[in-house]
Amino acid sequence: MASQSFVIRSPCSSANIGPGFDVIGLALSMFLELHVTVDPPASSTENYPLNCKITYEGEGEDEISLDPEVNLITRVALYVLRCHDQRAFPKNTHVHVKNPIPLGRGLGSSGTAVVAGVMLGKEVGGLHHLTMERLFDFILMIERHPDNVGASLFGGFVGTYLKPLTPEDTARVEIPLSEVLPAPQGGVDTGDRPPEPPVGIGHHIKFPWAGEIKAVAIIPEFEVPTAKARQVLPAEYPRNDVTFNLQRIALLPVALGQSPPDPELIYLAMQDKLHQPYRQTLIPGLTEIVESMTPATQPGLLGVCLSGAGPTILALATSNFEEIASRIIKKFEENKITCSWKVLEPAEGTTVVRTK
Ligand SMILES: Nc1ncnc2c1ncn2[C@@H]1O[C@H](COP(=O)(O)OP(=O)(O)OP(=O)(O)O)[C@@H](O)[C@H]1O
Ligand SMILES: N[C@@H](CCO)C(=O)O
Repeated sequence: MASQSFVIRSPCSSANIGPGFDVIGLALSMFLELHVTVDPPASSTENYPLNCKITYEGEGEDEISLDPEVNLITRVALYVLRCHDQRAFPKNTHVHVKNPIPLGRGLGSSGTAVVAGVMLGKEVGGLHHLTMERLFDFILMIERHPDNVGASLFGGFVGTYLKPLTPEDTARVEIPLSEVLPAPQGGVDTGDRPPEPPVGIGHHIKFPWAGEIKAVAIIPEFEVPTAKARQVLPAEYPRNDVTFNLQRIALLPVALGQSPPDPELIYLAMQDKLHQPYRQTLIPGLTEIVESMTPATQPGLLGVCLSGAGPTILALATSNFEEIASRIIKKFEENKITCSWKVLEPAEGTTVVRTK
């Protein structure tokens, strides 16, 4: 095999955008990059576990494992490889990770890592027959809500949905994650073939986005693991709350695609009763922050919501970004929480650029 090098670039994402719980995702302009080289043994004879060396810089560099059996990105790549009877990475694979996406903050860091990992498996394995749609199936075997990963893979502002599956395929999707991504075996290959995803699990549709709308992300310094933020949600909802969200989700994609944007319509369309009120217990001051400003009291503002499972707050706006961020940061400070902030824009999906 000839040596090769390439860069995988995958955007972060914000899920839900208010009422679109587990449905709507927005890819944003902060990118996880994997700089990959594969050098066949003729030029190097170093031995790494599963043939893969990982180096890492950026968010999480003190905590993310560099063991390819443990690291989420390479574990996912191995899942794709093993579904295609490749037991390890090609000899002398080096993956250098550059990650600016803060972990556990509601900007889809895990979804982005899974998307980049699936693409890594495809590229190093030479699995050129895997289309973006098929990669989505592999991704959904790992991250089971499609909103973040749909945005990171396909880019832009998306609605995502899952196809009803046959009982046999449903059983395959419901296989515990630990069997899809087997626990590390200390470098010993058990030879097990992981369960392949059914075909066509997930789908997406792209919505228009008015060019003047930017996303101001206010990022608190503490983490909220998504699993924990899902545990606080009820199993059943009052009918009125469901209707409230349905009315808003019918408006949201239209409202955010219209130019010039209508602030009153967008503000209304970004309200939610299915997840944000319950997550208040994990994010001090959440309800007050979301309700603290309206387009009438803050020029430039269109709407405010929790980003994904939080704790990041996403304010959509056309101007006065710094003022909007400062007002939200001040609210967090009342609860002794410090924050950073960024202005982000909708981004393209995952790309691979070959450098050799
Ligand atoms: N670049 C990365 N490399 C390896 N593992 C990662 C990377 N990014 C995220 N992870 C894993 O994902 C975990 C965070 O996932 P979690 O779902 O809790 O938060 P999130 O994806 O940032 O938030 P949300 O899903 O609400 O947008 C990290 O603790 C880490 O285990
Ligand atoms: N829709 C998911 C996104 C998590 O990233 C949730 O809100 O739990």
